[in-house]
Amino acid sequence: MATIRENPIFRIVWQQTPIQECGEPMIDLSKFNFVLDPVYFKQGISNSPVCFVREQVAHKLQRVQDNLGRYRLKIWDTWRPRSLQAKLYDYYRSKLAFEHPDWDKLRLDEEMTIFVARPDINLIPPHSTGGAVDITLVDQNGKELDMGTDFDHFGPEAASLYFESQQQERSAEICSNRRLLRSAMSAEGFRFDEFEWWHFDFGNQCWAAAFGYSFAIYDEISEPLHTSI
Ligand SMILES: C[C@@H](N)C(=O)N[C@H](C)C(=O)O
Ligand SMILES: [Zn+2]
Repeated sequence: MATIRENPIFRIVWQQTPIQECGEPMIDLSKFNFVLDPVYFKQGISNSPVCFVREQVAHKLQRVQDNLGRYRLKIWDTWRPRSLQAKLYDYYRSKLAFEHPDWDKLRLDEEMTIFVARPDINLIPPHSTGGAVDITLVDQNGKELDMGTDFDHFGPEAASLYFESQQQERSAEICSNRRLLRSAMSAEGFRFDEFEWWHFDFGNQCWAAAFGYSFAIYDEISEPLHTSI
């Protein structure tokens, strides 16, 4: 796997972006007609299959899906408590260490920083706000569109614009599918992630920093207690 570099300035900026929590409740996505595929629950990493997001995020996703017409959104992951973020971080760190026995601690840390938000106490993982989603598109038969990599493929090919500069046989189709997802999500105000084509943010610090807003509207939520229907 070739190393790709995260812009360290952006990382510092988003992590320091102020938050003015708007108090929006969480909502269970099973009340909508998305295709739910809670991957981390199926893998035994999470102990809950329920997909929670902030209310506005859910309605935005609904509009994205409505506007897509013949495609539906498949949702792999949404809100994560910090404890799950920590489990996920450890799981992937061990996996990367096993696959790359030649990598030292520094290299492992660098690669991990790109693909999984650190669960450190002084950072707020984007998914822990209810404002981040990991998604893809499926056709009428429930078949996933070709996005060039699997979910959580931690390599350069996962970068949102990677295939824009490739001349492979499938590149044009992959670019078109990724563009469709990105433009549909952008139209609803989501921020796409540079390194993971499946990850989108709304309302959290990444979103605010990327769009130059002076504050984020979603803080960390430890339990989705105040849910809405
Ligand atoms: C682990 C992956 N699906 C993901 O969501 N990564 C981002 C960077 C995150 O952990 O917030
Ligand atoms: Zn994500």
